[in-house]
Amino acid sequence: KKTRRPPHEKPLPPGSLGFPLVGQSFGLLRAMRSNTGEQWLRRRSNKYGPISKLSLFGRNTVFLAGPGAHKFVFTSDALALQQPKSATAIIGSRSLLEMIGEEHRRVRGALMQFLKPEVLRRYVHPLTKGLTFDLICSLVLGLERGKIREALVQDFAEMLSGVWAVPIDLPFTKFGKSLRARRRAAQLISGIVRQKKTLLEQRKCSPDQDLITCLLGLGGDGNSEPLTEEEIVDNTVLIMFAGHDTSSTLLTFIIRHLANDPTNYDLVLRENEDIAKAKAPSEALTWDDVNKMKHTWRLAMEVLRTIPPVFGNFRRALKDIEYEGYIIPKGWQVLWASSTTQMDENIFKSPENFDPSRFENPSCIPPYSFVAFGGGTRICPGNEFARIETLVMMHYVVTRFKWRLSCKDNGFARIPLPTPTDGLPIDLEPKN
Ligand code: HEM
Repeated sequence: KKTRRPPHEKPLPPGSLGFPLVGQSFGLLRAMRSNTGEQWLRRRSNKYGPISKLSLFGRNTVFLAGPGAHKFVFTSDALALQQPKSATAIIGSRSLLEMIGEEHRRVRGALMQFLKPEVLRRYVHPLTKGLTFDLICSLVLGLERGKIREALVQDFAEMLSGVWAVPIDLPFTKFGKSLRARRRAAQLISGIVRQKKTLLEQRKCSPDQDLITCLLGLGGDGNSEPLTEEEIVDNTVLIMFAGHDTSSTLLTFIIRHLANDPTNYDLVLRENEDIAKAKAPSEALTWDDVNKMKHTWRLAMEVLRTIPPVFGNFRRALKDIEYEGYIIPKGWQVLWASSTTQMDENIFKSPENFDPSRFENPSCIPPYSFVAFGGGTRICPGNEFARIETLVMMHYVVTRFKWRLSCKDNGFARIPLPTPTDGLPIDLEPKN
């Protein structure tokens, strides 16, 4: 429906809203599945410029491209995070993603408290024990390997597959299956929250034991209310959700890249062998060791630049906003996408070339251009966690194994995270 605006007001951005309801959703989703989402967006900016309107997932949307746009999206108070309806139903309506202002700052503060480097230091050794889901399970729930953890792995995989799906809740739809998985996972987590609450009341565990005890200890001090059980469950689901698939995607694509890039493989191997040589065979890595892995992290950053796990995300305009000569009406959603700066040749020279040395001098990278972890008030609070788990994992992978890809198809689709077409089978051989 066309909105008439008074003549003195700025115009809406250029572009078409497409067909009612579906708009351009299928076009974008199809492009993401065939891994051409980036080109799809580039065609839009070539046609309409860096600000254009379209309709995605049933909502009027403004797509913004470039570092200035990223700065605006990441810092403006007039924008709230906007999740597709399917994602809110699956992650929960009381997670940090749904909060704004003071409430967002408070709950984010509690999560950051838990993810800060001093706390992470304690986990460098356990980090070596398992893969990302195991890690997040131990950290967030204090849950070791076993039946409950296995059930959760399945449920989270099913939940993820419905996050960017058409939100129709029927027994056979992707979304319906995801919602049922969400209910099972939430029930399991609620049980764990209640157990921990009792243990805390009996002083049999400490508030800084894991994320749940940390959230249970928040508020109730006269200044602020304690979090409700729903808020604790939804934020636990969020952290487990945001914290394992993103990192495992990064690790997957590092392993895929190193298999085909002997020069960078040798640099990474040498750096990690030097660290390993200075230690006894079973001695755990220290914080200092992790900070020595400079080339390994630059390589991971270049993987994050070229194949960002998070394609982009949405905001919602809380009021009419004037931006760069256009109006973004209240209630419209705003889309930002990492490729608009990370693959821009004016910012990253020859952006198609894989070159970790771009990150040797971070001050040469203009602000709001490398945005794999977002920016501003909602910058990923797990970025340090992701850095450490990636480096620790890569250290053991390169020093202890050799591998080569055993698949012909090296392609991937975005559903919505980058997913190798054949699951990326590799031949893995222990060294010595
Ligand atoms: C390579 C790994 C990761 C990548 C690429 C990544 C990327 C991102 C990005 C781009 C955002 C911002 C979204 C936006 O502004 O629209 C974000 C937010 C978030 N991430 Fe991560 N992330 C990673 C790992 C993690 C980990 C390990 C955790 C937790 C342990 C985590 C927890 C979160 C949370 C809770 C938010 C929401 C913050 C807020 O709204 O204030 N992420 N992440």
